[in-house]
Amino acid sequence: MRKIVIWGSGGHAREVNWLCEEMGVQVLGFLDERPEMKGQLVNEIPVLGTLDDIESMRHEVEIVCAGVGSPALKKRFAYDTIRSGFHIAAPLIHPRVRLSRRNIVGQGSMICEGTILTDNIRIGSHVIVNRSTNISHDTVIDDYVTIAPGVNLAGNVTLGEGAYIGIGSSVREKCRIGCWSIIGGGAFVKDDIPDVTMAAGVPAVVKKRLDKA
Ligand SMILES: CC(=O)SCCNC(=O)CCNC(=O)[C@H](O)C(C)(C)COP(=O)(O)OP(=O)(O)OC[C@H]1O[C@@H](n2cnc3c(N)ncnc32)[C@H](O)[C@@H]1OP(=O)(O)O
Repeated sequence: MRKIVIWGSGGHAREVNWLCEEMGVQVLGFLDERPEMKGQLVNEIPVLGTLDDIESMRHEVEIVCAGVGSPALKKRFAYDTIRSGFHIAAPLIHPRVRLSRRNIVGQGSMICEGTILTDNIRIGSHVIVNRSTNISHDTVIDDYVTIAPGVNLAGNVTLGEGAYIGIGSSVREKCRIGCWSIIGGGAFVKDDIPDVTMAAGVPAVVKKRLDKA
């Protein structure tokens, strides 16, 4: 049986735990860098500490780095996890997801309940596709992207590394969302959005440049 350890112990990590329950996959614990969290129980699952604390499990567990929504934090957890010699989890895909066999989903990514992915879609590593999302043909989603619940992506959309797509937003066909950019909840994106930029509204307009890639 697969044995999973999830980075994070907050709301999204608990939702990942529920996803694992729905899939019949065993979760051994959560990882959390805050010393005060070590030894606590979250939904009856122990917070184990950090990777150093689970050294002895290195060869038996799969680590989910996408137990947090922040793309930057996912990237840091993934680097630490790989550098420490742990295995990244195979994709977690809820049984009530519809996807064609011609789609590719990368390591450490998750696809939550009620999502539909049609044809020839490529999803990178450590991507979160949250509940009830529609992803259309030929879309490309790069590593560390987070898609909040209820997002609609039309055909041939590209989401650059680390993009965050806010709850209930939609992206028109052939648009590209730049790396580490954020789309506000409820937006309709009809033009390309540059890298490291926040855009929001209907139609979405650039609101500000962000500090960090
Ligand atoms: C299971 C879960 O819970 S998953 C989590 C789901 N949650 C989400 O998807 C959250 C989405 N987040 C948002 O929409 C946020 O508003 C963000 C991240 C886009 C912006 O947050 P901040 O950086 O704090 O933006 P800030 O408050 O500085 O706003 C900047 C401007 O954008 C506007 N703005 C911010 N968000 C939106 C939005 N969703 N739609 C329209 N305008 C927006 C603000 O009104 C402001 O406009 P102004 O400059 O004309 O006054």
